This record gives sequence, structure tokens and C-alpha cells, in this order.
Amino acid sequence: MFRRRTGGLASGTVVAEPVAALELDGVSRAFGEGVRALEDVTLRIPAGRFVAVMGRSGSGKSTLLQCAAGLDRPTSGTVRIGGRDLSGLNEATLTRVRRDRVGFVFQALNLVPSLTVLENAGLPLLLAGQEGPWEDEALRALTAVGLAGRAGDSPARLSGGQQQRVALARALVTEPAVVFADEPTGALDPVTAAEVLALLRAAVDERGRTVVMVTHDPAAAQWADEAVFLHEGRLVGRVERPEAEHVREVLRELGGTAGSGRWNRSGHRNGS
Ligand SMILES: Nc1ncnc2c1ncn2[C@@H]1O[C@H](COP(=O)(O)OP(=O)(O)OP(=O)(O)O)[C@@H](O)[C@H]1O
Repeated sequence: MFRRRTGGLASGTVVAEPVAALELDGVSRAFGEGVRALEDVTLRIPAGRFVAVMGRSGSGKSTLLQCAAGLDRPTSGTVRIGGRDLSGLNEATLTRVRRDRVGFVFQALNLVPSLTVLENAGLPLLLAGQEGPWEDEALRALTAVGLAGRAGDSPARLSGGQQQRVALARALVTEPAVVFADEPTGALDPVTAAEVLALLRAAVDERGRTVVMVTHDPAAAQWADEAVFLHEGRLVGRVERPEAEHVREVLRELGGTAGSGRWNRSGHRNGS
């Protein structure tokens, strides 16, 4: 899908620019009078990209994810998913957009214990009242995460990492444009975390999905194409092909230099 954009070139020239998977334009979110959780965040994520959202505790990461995913409404600014502006949508339409275009993975697994692994993976299809063989699609999603053999089990019989893989299958079963993941590896040991991150990476590389993942963990950020950094609700830096040590350094600097603006938008130090 392409949107026509004018400007920059000779007047009247029209440039076809791919519509971003996710676009935030001047997004702010305040809670009550005093708390400005997000402040004028502008971010454009092309399709087929894996982005890690990082920052110190309280910097606004979860609020960003909630606003970007249409789970919360910004106080001002616009959010577009696949070019669709969420701001004017009523709750019913917003719910449909979320169902059709977005997948979610959270640290808390939110699997339904009374359903089988297969039913959990297929839950978005069941809830959407999909006609036809939802089981086939759920099984395909489970196969992609290596758990087809456990389809008939109760989630309680799976390990934490396996349960997170079911949650990932559930997030991918509708083939969403964007997968939002909030600390998806926060409760996992490093080896199991790497398995889940590899699956997210494969969803991007092999299926063309877009992944936006909040994480505290520099090792997890390494799996992303880009890390973006929040500080006190503002987007203060972006790093391409983030390496864990570099990410640690940026986080250390953000901890000590509140709002110093030393990181420009491409993740390089200002002046360097
Ligand atoms: N529902 C809410 N009501 C009031 N304040 C809120 C609410 N949600 C978030 N905040 C505040 O907004 C700010 C950003 O919170 P947010 O949860 O987005 O940060 P975070 O970077 O995800 O933190 P953490 O890494 O600790 O999860 C914090 O000051 C938080 O207290």
C-alpha cells in the first residue's frame, strides 16, 4: 500500500512512499494534572522491521506500546497502523482494527487455563467467530513455534518458555501487520528467552511481520533491527543494529543525565 506524498522535489512532483506499519505523530499521554507519561513522540516504523523500545523504569515504554496498539488513547497526537488513523475510531471499530491488524504478547502469559493449547493459540479466531477450520490455522501457528505436538495439552502442563511460545502463536495466528510485545522474555531464563526472541525474529524475516518490543534487557534488544530510547516520556535516541554493550552504555547515560539531549535521533551522540 502506498500513500502519495508531495513536497521536497520540484513543485507538483508526487512521490510514492510505502505506508508505514506504525506511525506515531506528536503523541503525548498525560495522566491527571501532573504525570506526562509520553511527550510529543514521533516515530515511523516501516513494515518488516523489529524495533526494541527501551528506557529506564517509568520512562513511558508501556504507555507508548499501549497507545501505539490502540489499547489506550493519546491525550494528543495521532497513531496510524497500516496507514489507518486510530484517533477518530469508536470503540467497536478500534476493537476490530486491533483484532485484524495487531497481535499482543505480554510478560504475563494470559493463557486461558481451561482451554487446550490449540484453543489458546486459536483464541483470536474463535473470538472473531471465524467460520471454517480455525483449528488448521491454530495448528499452523503452533507448528511455527514448535509446539504442534502439545496441541491437546492444558497450558498448565507446559514450561514457562513453552507457554510464552503458545502466547506467540496466538499473537501470530491472525497474521497481524504489527506484533506488540511487552517484556515478552522478562520471566524467562536466557536460553528460553533466546528461543522466543528467535521466533519473533523469524516472524519478521520469514513472514514480513513488524515487531515492536518493550524490553529492559540489552541482550534481548540485540535481536532487533533498531532500538529506540525513551527518557521521561520523550524519544531521545535511536540505535541501528543495537549491540548489547552499546545499549547498556546508552541506558547508563540516560540514568545519569536526565533529559540532557545528548542522544540525537539516529542514536549518535550529538556533536559526534
Ligand atoms: N494509569 C496510569 N495512571 C497514572 N500514571 C500512570 C499510569 N500509567 C502509567 N503512569 C505513569 O506514567 C509514567 C510512565 O509509565 P510506564 O508504565 O509507561 O513506564 P515504563 O517505562 O513502562 O516503566 P517500567 O519499565 O517500570 O514498566 C510513570 O510515571 C507512571 O507512573
